[in-house]
Amino acid sequence: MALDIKAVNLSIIKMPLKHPFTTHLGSVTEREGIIVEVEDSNGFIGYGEGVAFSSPWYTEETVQTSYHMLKDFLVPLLKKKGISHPDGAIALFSSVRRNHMAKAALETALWDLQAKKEGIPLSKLIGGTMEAIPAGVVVGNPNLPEALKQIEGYLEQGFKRVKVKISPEDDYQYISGIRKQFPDLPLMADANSAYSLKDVNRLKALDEYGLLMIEQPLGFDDIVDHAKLQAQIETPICLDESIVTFDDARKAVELGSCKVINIKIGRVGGIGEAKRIHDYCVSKGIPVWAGGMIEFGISRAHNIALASLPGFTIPGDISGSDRYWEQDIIEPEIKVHNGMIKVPESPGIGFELNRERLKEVTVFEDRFEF
Ligand SMILES: O=C(O)CCC(=O)c1ccccc1C(=O)O
Ligand SMILES: [Mg+2]
Repeated sequence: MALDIKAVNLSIIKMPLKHPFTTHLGSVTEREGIIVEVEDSNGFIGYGEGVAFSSPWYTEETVQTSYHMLKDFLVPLLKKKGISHPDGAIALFSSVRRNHMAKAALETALWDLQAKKEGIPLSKLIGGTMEAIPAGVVVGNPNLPEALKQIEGYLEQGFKRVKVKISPEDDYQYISGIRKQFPDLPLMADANSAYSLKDVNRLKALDEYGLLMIEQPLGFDDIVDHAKLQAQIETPICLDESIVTFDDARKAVELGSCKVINIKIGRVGGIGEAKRIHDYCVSKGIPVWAGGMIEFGISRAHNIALASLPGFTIPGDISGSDRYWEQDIIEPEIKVHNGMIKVPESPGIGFELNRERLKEVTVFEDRFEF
């Protein structure tokens, strides 16, 4: 039976982060996002979240370009053609090139709606098998003494893995400082494309720190140089920015550009594509983990459902609501217990919008009746 959609609601929200999140590309101090609500004729509401940033520093999309795509192309396509199941969203949106975060915002809402309609958790609908997932945290603080204190706090909370941001200006000193205090910590480093092949000796020298992996050391759209680099370093390379489609993942694995892939639902255009990449990686013995986008609770909830799939064998960038927010827009908030996050058992994503909080942080709202 087709999804009988009656309306789509889009809210642009804005919230300050508790603490700035810094990479070599700049600092995020305030987060905007788009909350999507898709309502059907039975009164079920599927929730999605657009995870593009206010400016195009991580990918080419922004909150405004995502909103434009949703309002002027994606929502009208859904209204005109309808959809029988969310796994048809990739085909429905195929006349729109890229704009993956905009597509994912709507597609994830359709998955939540479908799960609610079937009365099952989203994790079960997409093939999840885990009851709880391990939590990982990212430290975005270039000040070493402060970062050490933060890491200590996170370890007390039971986080299973810590990721830090590095660049050629700040790598050995930072990593060795962390290793001195935490010799056995499961630690990884994300470079967000700060290096080039000229830095191969620098990157080789990082091998001695026993990092779980190095994430996206080279160009944000490269898979060729990464293959050359992986052949010369011991530390496994994990790709983030350069994997935006299933075919990117296949080609990167075929070329030997990485040994691990970070899957972000927004970056790859939705849960359907994320699942395809997961299934392929499982078949090739490539571990995957769920990436983070400094997101609000809706996207975090979708990540939890995705990370319950069996190929997510490495703790991802999934922390609790309180990692970035004084108060999240969902209830209950997402909590980490002994380093684990419970996968909800109630229908859909298993979290409700906190309407009062949503209203407080909404800066713009629009509704499309079908
Ligand atoms: O959501 C988080 O906890 C942070 C994850 C993170 O590192 C990140 C946050 C925003 C944009 C890009 C990245 C990244 O993984 O490169
Ligand atoms: Mg990354």
